[in-house]
Amino acid sequence: MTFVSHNNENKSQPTAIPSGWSFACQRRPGAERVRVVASPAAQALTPPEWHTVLDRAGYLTVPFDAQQEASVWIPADQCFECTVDELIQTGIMPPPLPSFSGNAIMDASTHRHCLEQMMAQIDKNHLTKVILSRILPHPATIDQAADIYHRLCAAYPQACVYWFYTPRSGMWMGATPELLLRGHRHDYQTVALAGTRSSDVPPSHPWNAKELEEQALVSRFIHGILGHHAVDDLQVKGPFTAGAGSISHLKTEFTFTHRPSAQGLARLLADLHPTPAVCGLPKHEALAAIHAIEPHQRHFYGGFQGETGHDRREFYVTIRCMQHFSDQALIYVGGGITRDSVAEDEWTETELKARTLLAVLKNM
Ligand SMILES: C=C(O[C@@H]1C=C(C(=O)O)C=C[C@H]1O)C(=O)O
Repeated sequence: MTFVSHNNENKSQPTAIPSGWSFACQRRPGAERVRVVASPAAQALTPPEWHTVLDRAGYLTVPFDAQQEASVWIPADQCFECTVDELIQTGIMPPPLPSFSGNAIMDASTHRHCLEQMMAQIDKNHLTKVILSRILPHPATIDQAADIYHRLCAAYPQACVYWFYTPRSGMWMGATPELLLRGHRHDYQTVALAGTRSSDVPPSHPWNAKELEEQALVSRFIHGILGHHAVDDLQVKGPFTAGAGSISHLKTEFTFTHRPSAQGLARLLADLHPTPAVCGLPKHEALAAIHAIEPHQRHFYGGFQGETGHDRREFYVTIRCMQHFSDQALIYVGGGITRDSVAEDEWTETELKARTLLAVLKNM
């Protein structure tokens, strides 16, 4: 087995990951190869500790509410890049996972009830937007995991397709269209992604006012944070229609140059996360409403995850994701609620989003 030290980003040949080690696989949008890191010693971190790992080769996964649950960093003790087929040939497999017990599954009437409570909070506490999420179970066994990952990579070439396991987080997998922050040396990029409709609607068809406003809120939030961090050469492109499997979103791209210290970069991530695309506005009030109203814990859904390293950091929002148990996968999906929301439409939106993963699980 080839080991790579923490600070050495040279990649070795694909090799089997020892049983019980933490691991993460990330296939970037449009890429052919998967980056894999693994370690026997994943570390739990609080947000003020993020900066200690951002310059070191590894993989960071942050939960939705990083104040309440630990982030986990996997150092690149073992690190390689390979095709998905080569990854499968390594026999990659998490250790036995617990069986599913609990975390509230939401039906349409509970969803409507939660939505009404969120609309009441929007009126009472002057919230502009809150994201309401739900979970749906689907049978899936652990020995199907590598095959599910393979199919997700094939079905969503333009998504970031990720798969991570740590003893603390359990096992998560997904295909996300949403970049949180990419930094290659001093060149950075982020996006405001919100507003959802079926991709059957032609891209040239105008978006309705509710979706346009929902996305504009996210854009304004990100613009404000980047201004606060005094980034240079900011360029803004959009909003434009961006496809994500069977649905489309509105997207604005922000590119800029930035030379932050690791502490500065950690502060930028902490300010961006969670964006109003997955939490709401104002951030802290929306977070409180989500904790008070949603019957489940989000854990890593709505968080972010990706590559850490000296020259390259690339984090995506953990959406279109599932949490695996021994015999079930729980799919997490949500949508933005504003005072203009209609309960049936919001439910349909979560059904559309769930199709990303169900399309793969149902074909197993
Ligand atoms: C919250 C999710 O997606 C986010 C919410 C969107 C919306 O409200 O329109 C669109 C894209 C994502 O930023 C999800 O997929 O679970």
